This record gives sequence, C-alpha cells and structure tokens, in this order.
Amino acid sequence: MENGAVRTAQPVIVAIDGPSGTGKSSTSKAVAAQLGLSYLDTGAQYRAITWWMVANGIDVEDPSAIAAVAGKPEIVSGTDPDAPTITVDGVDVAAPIRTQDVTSKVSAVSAVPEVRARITELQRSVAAAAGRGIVVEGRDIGTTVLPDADLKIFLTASPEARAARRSGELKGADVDATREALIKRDTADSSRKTSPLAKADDAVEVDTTDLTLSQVIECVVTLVEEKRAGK
Ligand SMILES: Nc1ncnc2c1ncn2[C@@H]1O[C@H](COP(=O)(O)OP(=O)(O)OP(=O)(O)O)[C@@H](O)[C@H]1O
Ligand SMILES: Nc1ccn([C@@H]2O[C@H](COP(=O)(O)O)[C@@H](O)[C@H]2O)c(=O)n1
Repeated sequence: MENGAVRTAQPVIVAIDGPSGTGKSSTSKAVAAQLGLSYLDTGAQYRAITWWMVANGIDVEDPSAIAAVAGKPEIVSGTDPDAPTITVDGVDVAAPIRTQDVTSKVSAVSAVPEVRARITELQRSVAAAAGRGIVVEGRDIGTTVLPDADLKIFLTASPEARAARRSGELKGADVDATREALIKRDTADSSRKTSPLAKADDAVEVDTTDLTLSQVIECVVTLVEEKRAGK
C-alpha cells in the first residue's frame, strides 16, 4: 500500500436466510462476533410484533385487524452479537417472544403485507446504520430486504436434523411433534404471497445437516473473508 496508508475493512453486509432450525441465529451471531460486525435477528422482530398483537387482544387470524394496527408498536433491536436485545414500547420481550404461543402465531402475523412493510423498513434502517457492517438473518433478507447484500447465504438441513437440534434445546420435547411443527411453519412461511421464505438466485447454499456448528461458522467466515478480499 502506498505512503504507509492503513487499509481499513469496508463495511460488509451479509444476509443469512433459511428455514427454521437450520442454524441461522447461532451462525450469524458467531460470525458477526468473530468479524466485529453488528447482528440483526429479524425473526425476533416478527415475534415481537406478534407478541404485541396477542398482548393487545388482536385476533391473529384477522389480517385486516392486524394491518390496521401494524404501525403502532415501537420495536427496537440491539445489534451487539454478544448481547442482542429486543424491546417493544420500551419493554424487554426477549423471553416472552420465545413462548410456544408466539411461535404458533408468528407465521400468520408475518404474512400480513402491512406488517412486512413496517418491519422491512426497520430492518433496512438498522442495516444502514451499522458502520462496520452487519449480519442480518431471516427468511427474505437476500431476496427482499437487502437485495444488494455483499454476500448471501442460504442455510438448509434435513427436517430430521433440525427437529433433533430443537428437541435437544427444548429438553426432551417429542422429536416427531417438533419436526411436524417446523415443517408447518416452513410451509406457511414459504407459501405466503408477500416476500416468502426463499433462496435468492445469487445466494450460496450451505447444507448443514452433517456439519457441526463450528464447521458452519468457519465456512461462513471464510466466505465473508473471500468476499472482502475480492475473490
Ligand atoms: N450445525 C449444527 N449442528 C448441531 N446443532 C446446531 C447446528 N446449528 C445450529 N444448531 C443448534 O440448533 C438449534 C437451532 O439453531 P438456531 O436457533 O441457530 O437456528 P435458526 O435457523 O436460527 O432457527 P429459527 O429460524 O427457528 O430461529 C440451536 O440449539 C443450535 O445450537
Ligand atoms: N425475515 C423474516 C424472519 C422471520 N420471519 C417470520 O418470523 C418467524 C420467526 O422467525 P425465527 O427465525 O425467530 O424462528 C418465522 O417463522 C417467520 O414467520 C419472516 O417472515 N421473515
């Protein structure tokens, strides 16, 4: 480099999409922490707005009722990969958004176009504010939210592997029931009209079925480094 100039890393935008339980959150957090990037869990935002709908007595089977109030809750995401946060109207909802009740309702709420428009705008503003770059994970990041992302990854894994991972997490939950619930949510997310779960044409697909989490993280870190090096 001429005149002893120091080259600083350019901000990099990484989009990681895929079905439930493929390892998006675990991988994205670790990759962001390792590379000094911000991290955004977009599923947590859809869970947060779903939690708000339930808490305010909105019928989640009524898209027009949801659409009418979609602009009301103020959702704020903290993007430190070592300590991500999520609040709704100033209330910490990190725990309640992970309940079975919210999980079973989130696909219906996230299918409403007015909800998607609101949350997509929020996601773009978070990504634009991330000075050192960001890893954003979800279902439609590479296709809709950040179509110009520097790197797009689509994680997959067999339903059996994903159910086994989730059952382990839920301490002994029935693997077959967990598998069916994952498939049901993926089917709803893939078949909605607005911005469905889908692989972007230019995404790199990584099948994690037979990979450890460390191997997936290493693979994605390498892909980001190659992208930064212009390979
Ligand atoms: N390659 C892997 N091998 C084994 N376990 C894994 C692997 N990747 C992730 N896991 C585990 O699987 C579980 C689900 O992972 P994670 O929450 O990251 O998936 P996700 O794609 O973000 O899921 P969701 O979309 O439902 O939020 C976690 O317990 C995680 O530790
Ligand atoms: N970009 C996204 C991200 C998530 N969703 C919806 O939220 C649900 C919960 O996501 P998790 O990653 O926390 O499991 C998911 O099932 C989708 O309905 C979305 O639509 N778009």
